Amino acid sequence: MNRKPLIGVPACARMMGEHPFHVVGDKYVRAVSDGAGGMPLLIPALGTALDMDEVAGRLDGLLVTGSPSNVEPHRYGGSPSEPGTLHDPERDDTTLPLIRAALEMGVPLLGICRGFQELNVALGGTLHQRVHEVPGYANHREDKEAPLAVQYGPSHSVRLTPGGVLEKLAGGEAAVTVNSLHGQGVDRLADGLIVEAMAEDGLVEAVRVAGAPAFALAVQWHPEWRFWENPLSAAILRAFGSAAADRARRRLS
Ligand SMILES: N[C@@H](CCC(=O)NCCCC(=O)O)C(=O)O
Repeated sequence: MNRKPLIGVPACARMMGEHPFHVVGDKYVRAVSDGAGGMPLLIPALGTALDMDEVAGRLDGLLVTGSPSNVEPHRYGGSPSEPGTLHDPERDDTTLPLIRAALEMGVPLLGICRGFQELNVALGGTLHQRVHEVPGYANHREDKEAPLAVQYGPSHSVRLTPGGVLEKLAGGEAAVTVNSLHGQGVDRLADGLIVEAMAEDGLVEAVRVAGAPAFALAVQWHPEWRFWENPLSAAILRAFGSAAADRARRRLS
């Protein structure tokens, strides 16, 4: 039987009324099912209640999504956030160790936006908390008043690292235009991460994990958004799904 690879998608902790929920955006679920050809498995933000080696050991892939919340600054030695900043400690407690466990086991990994930032923090890197306030960097945030199609529409160009994974997936293109919905960004790049794309202002926009035995890529933009309309987005998800399928075949053989 040709089983679909099981791809974990960690949830965000979110209050709905007076009740706590674990939530994942629909576009990420469909990116896994339709873009990567996987079976999405939503992973609750239970943090240390989960044995991350046990969770990672059951996965064929791990997709770490975007989220409006910010990684808590104390996770990377950053200064306290501005009052009113949205955090999600339950998610941080889940994704940061799970990313490390997945990489240790060679589970294919795709990080998107917050997931890109979490990969950097999980491996010891740091973040700019308000990129737009750092001299030399542009404003990478979306206009929250604009329609979603505009928020997730083309925003700025990124240069692809020659010889990198993204350049190959982009058919040899030297640069592509991406969407941009983030106020935070990579400050100190973690050891073991290789830059795969950079914005015109020099902000790191994509990385891969050096020496990873399987697909291990993270991007600051949103390839899950209407991926079927964007050849690079579709190629990223296909490559991730193919790596997950390879692991499934090995794991179940
Ligand atoms: N909060 C972080 C990460 C931003 C992010 O992931 N935005 C997307 C949220 C909505 C979605 O999942 O599409 C930052 O501000 O840098």
